[in-house]
Amino acid sequence: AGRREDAAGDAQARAQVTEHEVAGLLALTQEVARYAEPRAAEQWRLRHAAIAAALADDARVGNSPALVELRDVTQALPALFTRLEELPSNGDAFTARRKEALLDQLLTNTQSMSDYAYQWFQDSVEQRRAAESEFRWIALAVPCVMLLMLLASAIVVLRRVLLPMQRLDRAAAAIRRGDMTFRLGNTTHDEFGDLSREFDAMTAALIASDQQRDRSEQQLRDITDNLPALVAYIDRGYAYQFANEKYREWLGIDPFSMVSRRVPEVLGEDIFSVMLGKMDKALAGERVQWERSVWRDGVERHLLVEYIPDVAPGGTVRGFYALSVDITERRGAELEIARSEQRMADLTNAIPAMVGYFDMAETCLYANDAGLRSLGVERARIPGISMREALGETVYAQHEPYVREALQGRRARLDGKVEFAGRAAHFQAHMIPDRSDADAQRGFYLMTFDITALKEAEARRAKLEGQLRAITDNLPVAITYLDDQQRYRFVNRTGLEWLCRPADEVIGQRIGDLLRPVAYERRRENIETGLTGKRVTFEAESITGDVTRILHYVYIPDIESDGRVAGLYGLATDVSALKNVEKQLGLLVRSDVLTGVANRYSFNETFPLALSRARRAMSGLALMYLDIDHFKSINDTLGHAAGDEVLKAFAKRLQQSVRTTDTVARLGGDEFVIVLEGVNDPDEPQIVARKIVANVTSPLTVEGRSLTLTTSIGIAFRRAIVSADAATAEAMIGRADAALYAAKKAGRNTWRVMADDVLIEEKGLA
Ligand SMILES: Nc1nc2c(ncn2[C@@H]2O[C@H](COP(=O)(O)OP(=O)(O)OP(=O)(O)O)[C@@H](O)[C@H]2O)c(=O)[nH]1
Repeated sequence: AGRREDAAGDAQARAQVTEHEVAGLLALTQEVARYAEPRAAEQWRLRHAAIAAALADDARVGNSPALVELRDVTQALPALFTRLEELPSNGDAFTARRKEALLDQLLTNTQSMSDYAYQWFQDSVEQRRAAESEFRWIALAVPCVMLLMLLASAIVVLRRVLLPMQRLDRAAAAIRRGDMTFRLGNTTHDEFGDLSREFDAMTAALIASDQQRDRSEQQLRDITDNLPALVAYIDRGYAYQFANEKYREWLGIDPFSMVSRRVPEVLGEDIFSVMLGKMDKALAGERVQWERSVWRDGVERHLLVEYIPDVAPGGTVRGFYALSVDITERRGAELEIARSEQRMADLTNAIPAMVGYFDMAETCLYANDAGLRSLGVERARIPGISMREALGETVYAQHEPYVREALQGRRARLDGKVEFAGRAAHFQAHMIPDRSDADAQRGFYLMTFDITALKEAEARRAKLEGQLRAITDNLPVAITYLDDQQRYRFVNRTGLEWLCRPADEVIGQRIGDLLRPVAYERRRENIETGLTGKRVTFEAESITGDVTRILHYVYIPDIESDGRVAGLYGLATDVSALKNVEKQLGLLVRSDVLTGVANRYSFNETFPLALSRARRAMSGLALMYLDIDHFKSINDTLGHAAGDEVLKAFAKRLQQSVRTTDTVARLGGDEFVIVLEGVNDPDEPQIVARKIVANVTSPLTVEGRSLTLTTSIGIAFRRAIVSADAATAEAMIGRADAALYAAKKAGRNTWRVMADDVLIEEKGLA
């Protein structure tokens, strides 16, 4: 319609132009008719040609009836004009009339052209109006139609698209809610029908997939819940997507409540700030391991945490798996191993030895500080350096046979010597095989002691011991050492001589097995006392063969620094000679020089002892006091020397008159006492007195002269001895003296008894 309207407009414009041109042609025609000028004719022809050319194009000017007429008239006009021009200008009347007629015809025809042009213009105006009207109508109708079409489309869309879309939306919402049972159920055979079926199939697949996922998750849970580890999955937003049951067990956190919650929410900001850097590393695709500790049941537990990135096929990290394994026990064991290794290092470093451990290939796996120092090996080379390399060829050659022993599971000991810093160094190397529990040989320990100092000390000690032994062997003292088991560990030469045995029969033997039982018994108590740590001094008799010795023993306990008695040193000195001298001196001190019987000093010693014995035995006791009658006259007549002889003879007769157990003592001058023990009746001493009196009176020859001696005897008798003190002794002596006085008074050569303060006369023996 638009194009038509444009064409109508265009035609109208052309018609108007043509009308104007035709009007011009009419004016020219009139001018030609009036003036018959060639220039006017020329112009007429030019204008006519232009009009004809303009009308020739149908496409541009159209094909209205007026135009057809106009075109016809226009085409016929040049012939008429030519005929007019062909007529002579100053012809006859016929010609003039013909010319006039032709002019009229030309004018008429030109007028017709003008009319037709006008008509064409009018027609074109009309056509244009009609085209405009059509265009306007169409312009109105098209939106209406389009609106209607839109409306119709909307209805169709509503019916076919929106309602299914709404159902689809509801279905999607249901799925979002987790309701997978919603079905679209659209059976139409169109796109929505296909979509619905696809959708329903998809939800069914989702349900199946969900069930599969639930089964997988359950399986995952079953596995992870039974793992001795915290297992979780954390997404890029630091939110848990999965956590196993151990979170509840170990940390008291419900694993289901953790899902979709962020780490700081679950574990707290503090630990999150620690974890963040590590989580970011895991999210950058790096596998991360770290340790942290948690408190569980009031006990600190160590966890080894590992983040394993979850990398999508495209390479992006979707999240990471977090595994936390309780390594408290392992850590404890590791610590214990580390501690025991440290202890071993401390221990091996503390002992004054080079300690090393070698495997079956003789590769050093461990060496203590002293070992490294002495070999001049850097610690960085352990483990790895071979024994040959560490020791050097010369020293290794010494070790090699022993190493072979150790590698075959036998202990080996090497006492070796090396030149070190220009002097001989002694060492003792112990190779101790290392067996596993399964009894497989794994290697061996090498423990090397620098025994140079020990060797030197040993040499010094041996020298010193030699010197000491030379001294002790030449001492007249038996020197022994008994250990705590009473075994001889050292005996000097004198000791061996007294034992009458060689050293190899003595050393290591128990003293109880070597001595006679009696001799051992005498020493046993002292040895035992010595072994309790007390110094003991005693004397004992020692009989070797036919030699009897009195030995003075000193046992000196050997007390170690911890107070333990390791044994005792015994020093035995032969005091036999001394004892003899002592005995002689004792005899001298206690015996009367002239007569050889006990003297007053001895009597004073022995009498109280006799009293004690009587008291203990609850027996009686008698003390005789004797005096030679008229001894002064013997001295006076025969001289003092003869008097001495008489005293000797008298003493001898007294001793012969009593038992050897009865003590005869000279108190001084011609006064003697005799102590009779075990007498319970006053008659018993009288029997002895009678015998004495009888013996004394036997004839005696002194210096060629025969003498008859008599004696007077005073006897003190006590049936019961109550107290055995000096006063009692004095009292007894006093009573005996009183009884002697009574005997003297009674005429001498007799006796009197003072029995328990009662003086008893001699019983008819005088
Ligand atoms: N030969 C000698 N005479 C001694 C010794 N000690 C003392 N006498 C003497 O012995 C005498 C002792 O005498 P008395 O006992 O007093 O008197 P007695 O003559 O024995 O008279 P009665 O005892 O009364 O019978 C004194 O003359 C002393 O000098 C001695 O060791 N040797």
